[in-house]
Amino acid sequence: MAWTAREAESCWAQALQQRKTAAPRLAKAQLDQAAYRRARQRSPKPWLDAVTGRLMASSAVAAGNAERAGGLASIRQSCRKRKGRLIIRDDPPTASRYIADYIIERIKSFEPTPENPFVLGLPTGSSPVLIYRYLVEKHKAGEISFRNVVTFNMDEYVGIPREHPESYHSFMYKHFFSHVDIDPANINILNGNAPDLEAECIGYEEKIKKFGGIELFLGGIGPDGHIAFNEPGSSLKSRTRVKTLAYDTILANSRFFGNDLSQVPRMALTVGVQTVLDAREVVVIITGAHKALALQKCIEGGVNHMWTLSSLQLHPHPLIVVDEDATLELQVKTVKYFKSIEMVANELGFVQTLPTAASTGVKRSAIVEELHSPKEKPTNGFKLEAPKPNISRSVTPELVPDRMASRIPDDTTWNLQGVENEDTSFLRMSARVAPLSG
Ligand SMILES: O=P(O)(O)OC[C@H]1O[C@](O)(CO)[C@@H](O)[C@@H]1O
Repeated sequence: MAWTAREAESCWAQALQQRKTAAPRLAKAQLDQAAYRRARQRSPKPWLDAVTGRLMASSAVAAGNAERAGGLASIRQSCRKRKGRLIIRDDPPTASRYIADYIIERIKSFEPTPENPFVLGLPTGSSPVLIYRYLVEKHKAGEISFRNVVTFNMDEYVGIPREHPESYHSFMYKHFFSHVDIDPANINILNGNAPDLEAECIGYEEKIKKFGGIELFLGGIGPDGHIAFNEPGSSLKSRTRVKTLAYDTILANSRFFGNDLSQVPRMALTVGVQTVLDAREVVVIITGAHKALALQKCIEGGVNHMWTLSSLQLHPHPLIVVDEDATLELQVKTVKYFKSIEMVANELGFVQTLPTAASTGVKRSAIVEELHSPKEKPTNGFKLEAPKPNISRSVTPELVPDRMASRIPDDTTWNLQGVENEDTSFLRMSARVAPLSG
């Protein structure tokens, strides 16, 4: 996440270049310079150094150089270039709203078409529920369409029917897909009952590549810092595969299965850490004190496969949005620093700037490199299959692609009024873990 002196210098060089070429922007920049000077007086460099050390200092050097060279327009440009952002909001509703607004802005500015859709990676879990609600609300208000959006979900349990209320298929239709105008053909969710699970995973990676990669991957994390189902110890180079769930995750998810550990699937299909890192932008929501340690490890610790979210430090454009509770284990100076970034950006008018194609990488029409996943089947004839689901009722037919809207009556009140006060704690991971007896 930090800028090196070399990067700051190259930023200056770029600003100098921009000065030559961006005369019209310069006029606007000059107007903004007074505001910028005021902001700098309020945030003198020694204070920044004390709080944040090299990162902010080098940003300040870059900013100062850019100011000399070309004015605020150049600074704005530079600040968009590369950054890891931590946005802190008071509570889950405001954190969720921030992300929903951000996703909407990204989709709109992308101007997707059927030929060039916006490719969005999506999570399940309780953390994104409010984000989906806000997206649905905005859709119903006519502010955003998902018609030209293609989605890839992060994961799915192995061995439970898709129609099971706790399958991630059911989750996604219940909370999102049934309420928006997405084309069912554009929805991609791993099939945890595929006859050949490895082939399913390889096919998923290939499909992502066919769509030119994921533009924005939204993610949630487990209390142990896992992203998607990349449990502690997962390879940071991993791709979509079958994963055995950690005991902590089974314990946490047992709440959805009547607190019966034996009912929680023991395996899942999940995108890999590298699949997430390949996305041009990664946005993660983390809320609640029970995830504070994970956030601390991932932000203040080193890159570590025991806290797989920490791999985001290697991503050029991550955005982590948290509530105050999730910051409880962070150092005060870390919290102050990230808040100061937003404050300064706010004052200078480049808060929530969208990344440029140059910073996230340009979408390719299709990525054609061969995957490194083995295509040859093992010669011992072993094939990884989902265990047959143990269901006493008749087998549910295959899902037929439809808008799914008919499955949930439209009178479902997606009115979000009062949702900020709604008690969503029952949905939270912490609430899923039974209290220790005695
Ligand atoms: O948001 P919650 O309910 O804490 O759940 C997070 C879980 O959901 C997941 O996103 C599973 O897809 C995991 O990252 C994590 O296990």
